[in-house]
Amino acid sequence: MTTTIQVGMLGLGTVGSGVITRWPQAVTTIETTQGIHLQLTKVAVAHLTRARQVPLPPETHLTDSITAVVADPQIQLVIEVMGTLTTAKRAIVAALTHGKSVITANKDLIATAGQELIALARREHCDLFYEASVAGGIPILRTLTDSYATDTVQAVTGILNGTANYILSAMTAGQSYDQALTAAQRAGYAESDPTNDVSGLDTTYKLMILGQLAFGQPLTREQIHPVGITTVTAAQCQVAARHGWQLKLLAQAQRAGDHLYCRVAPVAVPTGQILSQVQGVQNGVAIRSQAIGESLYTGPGAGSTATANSVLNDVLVATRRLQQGIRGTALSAPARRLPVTNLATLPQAYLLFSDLAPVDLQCYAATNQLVLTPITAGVYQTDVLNPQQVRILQATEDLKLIPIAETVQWPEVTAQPVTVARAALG
Ligand SMILES: NC(=O)C1=CN([C@@H]2O[C@H](COP(=O)(O)OP(=O)(O)OC[C@H]3O[C@@H](n4cnc5c(N)ncnc54)[C@H](OP(=O)(O)O)[C@@H]3O)[C@@H](O)[C@H]2O)C=CC1
Ligand SMILES: N[C@@H](CC=O)C(=O)O
Repeated sequence: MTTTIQVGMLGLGTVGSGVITRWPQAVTTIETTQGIHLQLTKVAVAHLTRARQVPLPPETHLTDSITAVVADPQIQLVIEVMGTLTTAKRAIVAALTHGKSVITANKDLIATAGQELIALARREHCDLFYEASVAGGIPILRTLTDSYATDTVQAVTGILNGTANYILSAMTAGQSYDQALTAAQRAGYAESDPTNDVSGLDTTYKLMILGQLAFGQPLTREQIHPVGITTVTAAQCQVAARHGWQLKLLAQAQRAGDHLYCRVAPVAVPTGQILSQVQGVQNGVAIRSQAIGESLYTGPGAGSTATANSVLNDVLVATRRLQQGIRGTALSAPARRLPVTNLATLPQAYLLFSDLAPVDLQCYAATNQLVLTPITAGVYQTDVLNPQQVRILQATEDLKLIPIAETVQWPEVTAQPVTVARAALG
């Protein structure tokens, strides 16, 4: 016998439209494999009269009332793809409190209030899934929680923002920053306000979510202290590319001894390294773990269809669990909180872009005991710099430093390897 489950959705923008486009196929798959018929009965939007890109299924009612969706007793599953912090949190809390399972793509919310919402979901015996919140179309969260369950993750390095990677790739190919950002917005990659995309905050939120699942470790925005791409220029991208580096906005979290090191910043990645080849809206997540060693996951990090696919896969899992009566995944609390240090505090080499006259720079370098290898006019590779030298250089307006990947000098590790329980996706 086919059971019917009613679904409600909040938001019908880039991701919501993708969900609608892919809906018939997902419904057929779920019906065929699970004997469950999904009915999308209500979708809430902010502007009821706005023209929509996709026609809604005939049974779907469009509303501008979030409450009409999250408090509807017939709806068992709510998809939140509207974004925002306060409104979305209120809506998800209401949905969970009304006993509905929730699927969200909202990384800002999961990064900042995820643990609270997950605890609520557990108390209410509901599921809360958020695969689309990190790296758009790449199924990285479930891979981490399921496929690394018996492994120990040592390092996660990622290109996690499609917009920023699109801009850096386009600038390397000759476009201006503004042209590239406009194109990313038109393609639906950027947030409605793209500030977080380019400031590194969106990447930071995604690293916070990955950190929780990979290391069982809460990371804060302050610990990650993001540096964005707003001051990276097309000229810098192009000169770096001509001399063997791609500039990438990298998210890094790495365990060394009993410390966790993290950073979000533009990094010069040598062209031989695989993440340098991740271009445009593609994202890439490189994981190093005890058992598997190095592995890399790439795919579209933003965009309507790819992100909607992650949402719909969560719908499939949540539906199956509704049918089986298993909801409210138990989350294992972090077994241990490692001290967190920003990677920028470790000695490493940098690309130095200088607007100073060469003679002034030479004098400056001699005074501060810096070894600079010229790459081309106004561009140098530094020796490994200590944090004090970096601070001095960063205080000079005419100089820009971009760390070079894989040059970090790690502190000597004397502690025993640490095994940290990881949180399940729930
Ligand atoms: N775009 C992408 O590639 C990705 C986005 N995400 C995340 O998915 C979420 C949605 O993103 P995206 O689709 O791009 O956003 P859009 O800005 O394209 O769409 C937002 C939708 O939410 C609706 N909405 C906004 N406020 C309200 C409200 N108060 N009540 C009811 N509806 C509301 C809007 O209604 P209306 O249309 O009437 O204005 C709109 O349909 C965000 O959390 C984003 O960070 C995650 C991964 C990838
Ligand atoms: N704006 C985000 C969308 C996906 O999370 C991005 O560009 O990556």
